[in-house]
Amino acid sequence: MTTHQHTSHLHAHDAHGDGDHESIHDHSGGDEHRRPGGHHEGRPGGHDNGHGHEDMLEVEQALERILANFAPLDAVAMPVLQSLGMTLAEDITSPLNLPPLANSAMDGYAVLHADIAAAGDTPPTLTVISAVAAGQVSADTVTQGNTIRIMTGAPVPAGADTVVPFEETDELDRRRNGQPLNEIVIRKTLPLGSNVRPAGEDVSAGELVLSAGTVVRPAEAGVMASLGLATARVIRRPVVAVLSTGDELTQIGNALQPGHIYDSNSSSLAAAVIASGGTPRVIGIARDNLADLHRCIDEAADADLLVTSAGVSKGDYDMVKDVLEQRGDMNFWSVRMRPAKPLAFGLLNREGKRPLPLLGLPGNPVSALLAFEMFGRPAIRRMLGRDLLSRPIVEGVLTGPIFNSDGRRVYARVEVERRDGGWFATPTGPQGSNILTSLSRANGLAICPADLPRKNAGQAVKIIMLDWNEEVEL
Ligand SMILES: Nc1nc2c(c(=O)[nH]1)N[C@H]1C(S)=C(S)[C@@H](COP(=O)(O)OP(=O)(O)OC[C@H]3O[C@@H](n4cnc5c(N)ncnc54)[C@H](O)[C@@H]3O)O[C@H]1N2
Ligand code: MOO
Repeated sequence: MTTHQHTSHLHAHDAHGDGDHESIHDHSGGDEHRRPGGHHEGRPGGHDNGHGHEDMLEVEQALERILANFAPLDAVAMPVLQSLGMTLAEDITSPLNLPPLANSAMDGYAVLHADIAAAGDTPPTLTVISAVAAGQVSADTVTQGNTIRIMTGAPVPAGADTVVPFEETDELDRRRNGQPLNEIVIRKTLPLGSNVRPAGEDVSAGELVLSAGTVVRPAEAGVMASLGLATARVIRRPVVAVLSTGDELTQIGNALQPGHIYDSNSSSLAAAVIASGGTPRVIGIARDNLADLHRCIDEAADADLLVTSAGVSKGDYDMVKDVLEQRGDMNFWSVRMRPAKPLAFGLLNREGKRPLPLLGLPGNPVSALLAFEMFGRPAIRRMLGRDLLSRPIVEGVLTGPIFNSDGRRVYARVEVERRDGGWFATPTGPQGSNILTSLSRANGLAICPADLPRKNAGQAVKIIMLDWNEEVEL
């Protein structure tokens, strides 16, 4: 039983922004020692002055203990396009100048500035000696009285120091009048160097362009491609095995059996893994017997994380708990949150590899997804090499009440809207831990601190933003 990393001192890191009401100090009193195989359960439903909650972990404590087991994963070479959303594992320095050669920002005429300096008073007539298009390098040199017709992006020919756009010449008139373009009148003077993009203007050879830890977005994919890089070394995506447990579950796509419900946790959790940046491996449903549980856990043997749902509370059978405890060091916690109080975390032994972290979520569909949000997503982001592990939190106003019956921090499903310069959070309906549709209507979680029995309409509230609604008026 080595996985209880007892932390006597926690950073004053108010992950969920309600530190004004709650201490994040370890309420377990610092002398918590697991009984081998024992469970850590607070008195269910007890809202008392300490003792009933003495085994309960604060959300921050549970998160800290879990995250202590995760680090950024190893680097892999990825085609640039596939590295989107991944974290660079190494600094990228440029092998070349960008642009490689000075080039023209306009379609026009490459000239010597000295020839056009007085063009405003006496427009000079220059001899057009040749033309250069993007992708070509002119063999000619621009000398006094001469010019080379040049296209946008074409390297500026030797001798030239300025480009005059077509619009500032008589080219259009000549074309209209059927005159040849062997010479051209420059009608306007421009500052020296106008419309010439110097070599290395964007990036010089040897320069640090993207540093390790940068998350690849479309712009970074473009920057890497502009340096000629076809692959990027990025931190690989964690493989997250997803396992549902329960005899009452029917796999989607099959006829629902009497007394059964469909296994929704496999789908919601695998989707949450993808949305968090991981690669899910859906194992399916483990039935409540030892052989099936062992078989399913074996299937997760090469994953970076195993996420299970159900079987972590005080049920009639403790099969899941027994199997997990046989296979490694498991902790069964009660976390002071609603929904998702029961939580398991530990390390399962596996041959020839580091132990497999297991996050055991409660079975109720909202509890499972919410506990994943609070503990699974940060673990995945840590493995992905992300620094920012938590969601943005805004301060808003409640438009309906949130109730807190038993001294746990409540994460209420709300629809967040932006109105009159402020954020407004409206509870999306029944808040039972089985009511998944109210989570589906929510884009945020409004927090009622553990020590408040309710939050009323009109009160200020902290809101975890699950999704930023891009259509809200800012
Ligand atoms: N006597 C007590 N009973 C319960 C307590 C308690 O403290 N004392 N805690 C309650 C809380 S809170 C929760 S949350 C649940 C957690 O239970 P388990 O994690 O052990 O999960 P189950 O009991 O097996 O299932 C709960 C519920 O969720 C449904 N479920 C399970 N898996 C799935 C799935 N893959 N897809 C859809 N739905 C699923 C399952 O049918 C149950 O209805 O325990 C309370 N009980
Ligand atoms: O934690 Mo349970 O999730 O209250 O239903």
